[in-house]
Amino acid sequence: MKNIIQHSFNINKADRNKMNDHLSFVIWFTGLSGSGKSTLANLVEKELFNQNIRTFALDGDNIRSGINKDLQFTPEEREENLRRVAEISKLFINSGNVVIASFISPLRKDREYVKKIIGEENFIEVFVNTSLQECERRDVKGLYDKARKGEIKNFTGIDAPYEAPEAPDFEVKTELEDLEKAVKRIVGQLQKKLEI
Ligand SMILES: Nc1ncnc2c1ncn2[C@@H]1O[C@H](COP(=O)(O)OS(=O)(=O)O)[C@@H](OP(=O)(O)O)[C@H]1O
Ligand SMILES: Nc1ncnc2c1ncn2[C@@H]1O[C@H](COP(=O)(O)OP(=O)(O)O)[C@@H](O)[C@H]1O
Repeated sequence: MKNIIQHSFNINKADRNKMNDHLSFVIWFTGLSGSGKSTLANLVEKELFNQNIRTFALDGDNIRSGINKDLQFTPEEREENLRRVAEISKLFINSGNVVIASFISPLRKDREYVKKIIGEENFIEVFVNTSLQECERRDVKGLYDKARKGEIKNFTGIDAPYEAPEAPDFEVKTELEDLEKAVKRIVGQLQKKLEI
């Protein structure tokens, strides 16, 4: 960036990780609306928090009612939404936190972009795999009903695409796997990744 010269501060991510006695990275939950991203993210965060891990959760609905309230759901606005979330995640990672991020993030290219901003080594992808049929059946917020009636445009799964990850670090098939089991599996496998 022209005329911007970053200042190098003495205290960095490695210092904070050392002080906290664990590494910091993002656990990125992707999946359809109603797939179970927030539910799973919440339980994973609780488990980590109980292990004295510094965590911070970022969620689509929360971010979109604050810092990103200027953005809607066109492909360009989703990309900008996710770019900002990636930059915010990076700040939290550098502050020593394990970031628990749940965003539909429907396009592979946008998830790749997020990964590039955050750094591949700091990005753990969890695919919350729930069929569209089941998400529509749950329809907790009544959004699928509205989308089917044409009252919401660009709704993921209805008139906007969702591209499933090809090689996620974790995949949770919520219609098949018990929620508690999935949380245990994820948190169990994260232990090595947390070690300094
Ligand atoms: N058109 C459309 N498509 C998808 N979702 C919609 C839409 N309009 C509103 N909502 C609500 O916004 C939440 C998704 O926001 P995200 O920031 O995760 O979306 S994205 O990653 O930028 O695609 C999503 O939350 P979740 O259900 O928790 O996924 C919806 O509640
Ligand atoms: N593993 C699961 N099995 C069954 N129902 C689930 C599961 N995870 C979430 N749900 C239910 O699905 C609905 C949507 O979950 P939510 O976490 O809000 O999804 P998202 O954040 O992806 O929109 C909620 O009613 C929740 O109780």
